[in-house]
Amino acid sequence: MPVADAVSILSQGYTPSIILAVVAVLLIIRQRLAVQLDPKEPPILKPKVPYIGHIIGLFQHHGAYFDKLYARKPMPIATLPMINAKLYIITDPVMAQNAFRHKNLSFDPFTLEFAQRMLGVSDESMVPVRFAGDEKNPGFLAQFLKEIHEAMRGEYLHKMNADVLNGVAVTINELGKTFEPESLFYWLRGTITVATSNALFGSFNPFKDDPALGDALWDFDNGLMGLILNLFPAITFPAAYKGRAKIQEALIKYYTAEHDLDPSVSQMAKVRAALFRRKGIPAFDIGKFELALIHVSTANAIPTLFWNLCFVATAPKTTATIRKEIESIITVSTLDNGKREAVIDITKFDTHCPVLVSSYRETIRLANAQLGARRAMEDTILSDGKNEYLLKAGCDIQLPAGVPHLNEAAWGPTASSFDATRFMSPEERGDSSAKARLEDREQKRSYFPFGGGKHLCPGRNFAFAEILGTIAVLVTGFDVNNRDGGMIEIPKLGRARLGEGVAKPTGKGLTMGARIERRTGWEDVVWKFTC
Ligand code: HEM
Repeated sequence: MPVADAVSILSQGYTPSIILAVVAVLLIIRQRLAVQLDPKEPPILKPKVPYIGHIIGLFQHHGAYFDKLYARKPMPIATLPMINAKLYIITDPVMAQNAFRHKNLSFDPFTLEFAQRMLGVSDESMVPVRFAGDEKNPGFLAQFLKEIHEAMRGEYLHKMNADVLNGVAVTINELGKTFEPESLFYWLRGTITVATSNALFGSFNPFKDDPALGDALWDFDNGLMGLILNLFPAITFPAAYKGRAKIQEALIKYYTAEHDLDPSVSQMAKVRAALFRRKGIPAFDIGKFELALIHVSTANAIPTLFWNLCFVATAPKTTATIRKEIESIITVSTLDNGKREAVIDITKFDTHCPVLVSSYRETIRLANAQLGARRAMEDTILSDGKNEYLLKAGCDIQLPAGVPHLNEAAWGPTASSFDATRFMSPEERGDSSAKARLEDREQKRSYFPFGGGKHLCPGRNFAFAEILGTIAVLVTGFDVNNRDGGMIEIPKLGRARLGEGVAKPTGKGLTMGARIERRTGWEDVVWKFTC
């Protein structure tokens, strides 16, 4: 049928004025939906499907969507239109660091919005938390940040490191000659969840004797985005919802009994609870808030440990080098019961174990794709030293670390593969030429797995000690193989989901078993750490 005939059939019964009205409405909708862009704002990166393409892309591909966008069109900074809103993304390392440090670009709105949805805290308890400060008093979040950063330094950090690693040692020392976990990931997850929660919550740690509570934490983690969306979460994300309730019930009992005042408790847990109390928040809501403490302390560290162990256990040369490095910081003595005690001095990791440390940083480079979030609180000019961009007040900014972490311009043609020695310093590699030092500087700039500015992860030094200490003992004291005794296969390392910083293994990777066997010469050894 000719087009003209089709149009006339379609318009039968309609007057031209109705058709004109429909067209006008469509144009108005289009104009309303079109993102208004100041010429000084970052250039627009259009989605393939108009208006909603970026939203679909993010929900479909999670963190990997930013890799896809960058592969399609590498842009240092861009505006993503989303229906009639816009999101800025920054992948240029210099601009990202400037964004992390900029006083107008804040993380606080996300803390406030997400805390309540994620943790289900009461409106009354959010009132003091929302206090932004005045001439006389600092805001709640500013005070909170200052106190938790101070609580993760010096003697407080040493205590936490010693507590977590001696907790790991308890589990390791109980292993027989051969131990075969059905899932390497779940075994590490259970062991580190208990050791970390002991280090945080001390002698009355509710996770200590209740493995179901550890499982509940990971159910919560698995459905975190669903809880944040908050659309009938009891029905839409029942496992996460129940997991949250179970842990919060245990933590409410803990804070009601004021177990956080016990001397065995970490300074980190103590100062947080003390501040909540000073602001009049009841134990009921402190228990709810502090689910965030155990979650943030385990969610990224445990998958990082898993990937680090997989990378090292599948590289015999790296394993051999790391064993030599660790052996140089172990002191062995004979105990009264005739057993030998091997003490690992973790304060020597940096000076004596360059490959171990480098393998950790390299694991993080590949596995960490955190999507640092900030909101522009005022119209703000951001610069990379050459170009300036306007970020409009109220717009959100995303700083996806995964893009610079895999950028060949910084890391060379092997950017997407694991190189255990990549993070050794030019001096450690025996090449301190100007070129090597320049490359090293460029790489350091392109690496921001722990965020930046005043929100730079306060747990990064604890994670360093916990992960490297666990790797050190497993690699030196044991052979880690698959259940048949052959080399394990590294599971597929994907990109983190929205709400995660580090990807967890999926599918077969989750259920990959292992054989952990005491090494010849180390069979009768009891492990310990000095921190
Ligand atoms: C490999 C492990 C870890 C990674 C990759 C990691 C990463 C991060 C990132 C990306 C942020 C947000 C920073 C920003 O937006 O600028 C963060 C914040 C935070 N992390 Fe970690 N983290 C790890 C381990 C830990 C541990 C073990 C703890 C506690 C013992 C911890 C406690 C925190 C806290 C309390 C915050 C919030 C800080 C704030 O709001 O300013 N993290 N972490």
